[in-house]
Amino acid sequence: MTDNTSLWPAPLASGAVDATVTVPGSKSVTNRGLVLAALASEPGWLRRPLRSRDTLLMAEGLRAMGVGIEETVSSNSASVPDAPGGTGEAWRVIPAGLRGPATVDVGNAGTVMRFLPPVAALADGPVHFDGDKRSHERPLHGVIDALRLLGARVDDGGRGSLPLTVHGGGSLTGGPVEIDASSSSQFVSALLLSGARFNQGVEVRHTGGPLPSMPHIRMTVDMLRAAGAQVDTPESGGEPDVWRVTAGALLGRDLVVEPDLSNAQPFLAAALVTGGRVTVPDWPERTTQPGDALREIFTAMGGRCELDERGLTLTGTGRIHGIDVDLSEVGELTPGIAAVAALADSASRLRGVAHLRLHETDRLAALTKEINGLGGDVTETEDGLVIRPRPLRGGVFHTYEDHRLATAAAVIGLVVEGVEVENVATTAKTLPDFPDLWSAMLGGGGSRG
Ligand SMILES: O=C(O)C1=C[C@@H](OP(=O)(O)O)[C@@H](O)[C@H](O)C1
Ligand SMILES: C=C(OP(=O)(O)O)C(=O)O
Repeated sequence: MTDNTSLWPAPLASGAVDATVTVPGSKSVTNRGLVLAALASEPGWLRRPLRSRDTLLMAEGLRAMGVGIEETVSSNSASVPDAPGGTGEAWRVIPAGLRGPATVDVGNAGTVMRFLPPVAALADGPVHFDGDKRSHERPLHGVIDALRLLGARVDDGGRGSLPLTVHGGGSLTGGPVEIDASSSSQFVSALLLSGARFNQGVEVRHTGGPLPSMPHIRMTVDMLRAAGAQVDTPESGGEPDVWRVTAGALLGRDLVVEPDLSNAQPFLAAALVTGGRVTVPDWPERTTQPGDALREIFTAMGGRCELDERGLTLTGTGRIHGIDVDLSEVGELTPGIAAVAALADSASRLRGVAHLRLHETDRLAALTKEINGLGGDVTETEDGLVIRPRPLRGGVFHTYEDHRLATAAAVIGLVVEGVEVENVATTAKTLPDFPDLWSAMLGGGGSRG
């Protein structure tokens, strides 16, 4: 059991940080890779997968439905080929007839609670889903309603949320469906990821307010295409807000998972707020990850970014500027940007992120309360935050079981003495090694060389 009340004294930087930090694999790529590999018609590999609470829950959920997932540390043996660039962890995924009865623990992973019910609809028996208390409050109606319209039987006790049981019938009719995905892009991704395995494929039409996190939908589409699926999108000449996946077999892939660019954020922010320099190796030249937007955002906030063969290097200039920015496409970056904004030389306005109220915690309320608790001046707006920097003081920063609240607090703690982060272990959701990576960055363990 995690001790939710333990306090981690956030280390104060003794000067400008100068480090190279190797960031583990992307949560979003790993969990899509697992689902697509499980639905493929042949075995596949995931190399350098993220090993964290969210991805282990995804693997366990798929295993519960009969999928084989072997976790190996690669060697030079022929049976476990090396990941490019050296040895590393590799997961072998062996698809199988999906089965029920099964039970899936979703924890508080949006990807697991949304991506797996459509997979379960293909199983040959009931699959029960439940998770952390917070998972009961996160929106799931888009997936539940869509699955019913596509031919599945879902028993959610009329709640429109977890816990629920999908009564898999071995196959799903599929076809066209309309959903309101304004509360989470993951509704769209979830239906598309399994759509190639529905008898009639799937056509998802979003009706409703603006759709958040578009890069994550592009990630879904790119990964489906790489697995051989035919996908029609608004960008490929289709109608706005309509995505179509044609029924067909998916290929087993050999996928190397990119570093998690959203988890790179606190380390890059460390360079920015201490006027130092941090390099993140293996930063992809092209990617659908929203974290790539940090190059632009942190440049506007005063950093200098250079992408070359060493990776992405962010150099702080000693000055941090406020920013007025719409973060609807990259909502998961908001806590880290808010932390930097609280230390800037001018006010910031973060817009387009009302849906963050339904993330791991109500992130807008939590950031407001905790930064203000250190003496800050943050106000919530209808769709975001206004942050007016003020001198901050030490104190306890509560994290509400939200990994990104914990890493945001660590960034503030670099330059504000006496910040204590409650339950830093909650970073295990996507970055279990965070405290060690952070100390290594500061202590020379992550230094250049
Ligand atoms: O599909 C994904 O991998 C994700 C989509 C986004 O969800 P929302 O659209 O619900 O914000 C993002 O915030 C989340 O961290 C990961
Ligand atoms: C919103 C997030 O996660 P989830 O996949 O649980 O939605 C996140 O990681 O910032």
